[in-house]
Amino acid sequence: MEKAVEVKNLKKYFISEKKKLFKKTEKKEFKAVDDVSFHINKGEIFGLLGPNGAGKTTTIKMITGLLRPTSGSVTVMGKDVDKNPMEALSNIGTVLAGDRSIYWKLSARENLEYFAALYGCNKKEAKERTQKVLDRLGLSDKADELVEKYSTGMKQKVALGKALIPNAPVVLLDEPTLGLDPQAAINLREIILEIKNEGRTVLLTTHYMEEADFLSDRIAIIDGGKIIALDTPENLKRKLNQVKTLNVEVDSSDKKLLDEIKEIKDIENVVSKYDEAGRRYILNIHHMDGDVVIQKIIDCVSNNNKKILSMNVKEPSLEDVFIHLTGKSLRD
Ligand SMILES: Nc1ncnc2c1ncn2[C@@H]1O[C@H](COP(=O)(O)OP(=O)(O)OP(=O)(O)O)[C@@H](O)[C@H]1O
Repeated sequence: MEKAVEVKNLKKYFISEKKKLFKKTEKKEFKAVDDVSFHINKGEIFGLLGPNGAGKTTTIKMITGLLRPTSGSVTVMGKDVDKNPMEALSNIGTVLAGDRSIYWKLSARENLEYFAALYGCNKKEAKERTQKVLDRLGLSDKADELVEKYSTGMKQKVALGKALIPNAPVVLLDEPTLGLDPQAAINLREIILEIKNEGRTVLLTTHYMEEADFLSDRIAIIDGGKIIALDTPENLKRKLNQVKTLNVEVDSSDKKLLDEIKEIKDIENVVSKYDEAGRRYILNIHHMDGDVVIQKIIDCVSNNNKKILSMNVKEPSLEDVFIHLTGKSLRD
């Protein structure tokens, strides 16, 4: 299969300096991206999934040439981003998370025509491309209204439009649905699938499990600057199948309870989440097969003077894969 993007041993280390009273400045190295390698096949949607601070945006910035890697290489459609930036980057359209480059005092049409001009289109071509993108995004009706009057979802569509204007074979989307209401997020995901159906390649970063699961052909899970798993969503979930996932709802939870559950033989991981609506705690427990384990969990909860409100065995989700691999919940 042909590769649209290839990332090899990519590293980005940031150096921070701390001034110490009467002492020399202390330098500290922070590994934001730490030896990351992956490739994206032509025509696939590749999801880069990870919690806040995992290194997703830093990776995207290195792919788009906005940030120079400490070491490692990136090629886009066979061209090296460092050695051959013009050719490599002409193949990419990008939306960065919280993109501020959309002008709110201009209309969507004016914004997109402006970006088309920046990409070297003449006036006629800029108008044509803009109209095409506006139609595709369902923005044509309000194309001449100022962006400041748009909803968040519509503003995000204009940002996506900016990534589509270059008509590039590779589209990088950094948290494209962040902050959108559920319906607007669904609409945007449909558009992302359409982009794929045109034969384009999409790299998507997200910290929404369902989004990565729904859209991606393959997913890389990144945590602490390292890729800890990379596979199709189905295979990632299949790998978890020998481990059972149990959700136990309890009326209260604390560190002592979690520590004691973790001590039970055959327990792999426990994560506790507070369900505000139901005013209860949900313990997400991964364990190896066996009824004895369940009985021990029940005993442990009751010995801690807490009450079990419900218990159910779950099909593994991508979130379970993440908890299993990292020992923490994605939204921690
Ligand atoms: N210019 C910088 N200087 C120092 N540290 C930085 C810099 N840019 C990013 N970092 C750090 O690198 C780590 C990775 O950041 P990055 O923005 O890539 O994460 P992310 O996975 O995109 O997270 P989020 O979902 O919160 O955007 C973070 O801990 C961040 O604080």
